[in-house]
Amino acid sequence: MKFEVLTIFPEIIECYIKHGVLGKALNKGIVEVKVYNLRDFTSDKHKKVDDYPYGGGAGMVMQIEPFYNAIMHLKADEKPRKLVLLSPQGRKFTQKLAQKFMEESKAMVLICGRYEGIDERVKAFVDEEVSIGDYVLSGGELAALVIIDSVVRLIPGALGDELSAVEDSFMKGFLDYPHYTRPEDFKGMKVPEVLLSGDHKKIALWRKRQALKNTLKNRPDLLKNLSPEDMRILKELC
Ligand SMILES: COC(=O)c1ccnc(N)c1
Repeated sequence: MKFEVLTIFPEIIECYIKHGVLGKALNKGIVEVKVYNLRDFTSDKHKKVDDYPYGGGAGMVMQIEPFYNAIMHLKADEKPRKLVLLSPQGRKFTQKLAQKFMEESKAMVLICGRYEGIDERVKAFVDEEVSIGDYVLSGGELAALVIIDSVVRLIPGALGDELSAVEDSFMKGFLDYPHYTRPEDFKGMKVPEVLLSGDHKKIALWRKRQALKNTLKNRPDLLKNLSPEDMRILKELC
């Protein structure tokens, strides 16, 4: 899978992708990330990317020209790619959308805005607008990294052979179960006995109960299409 990121701060992306799962996936060749500086697609000597808003108002607006020039440059190879604008006005990014992107897109262009926003006419050249949550950021770069990270983790082979339970549970519609590791007793804070029992059936049931309990407490909105078994467990918790 290939990600092409349009930004005025390439170093934000380049620094993050070197580490952890993403770094390993890059080294394995499972994913490719190319970062383009929008300033390289300007036509003035000051490499200007923004200007004052028509109609007045605070702040600056990013101009369409650098985005247009960068998008046309990428499209010159005529390869299919999904163009995604990161913005607070977009549709909500979820684990399910991460899975859809991983399954459907061989290449994604992640377009990062800054300042007070970008010229509305840029949207004529994108496939969709995506938000990572109900808040405003100083730039789309963090959102681009969230999308790259969560999509890459889903690519077969990216996580080695241990697919994280987190993706699995989110895909099933509830939060993750609690995790513990050594020591067994830290200043009197003990690991739950069941996890030391070696009884895998009991452990699986305990983890499911804890996951449903966490979800009921923090994200009841996720509890929609539970299986009859999960519903039975949930009813016991209420
Ligand atoms: C400038 O971009 C943002 O503020 C942004 C992008 C994606 N999701 C958000 N919630 C905010």
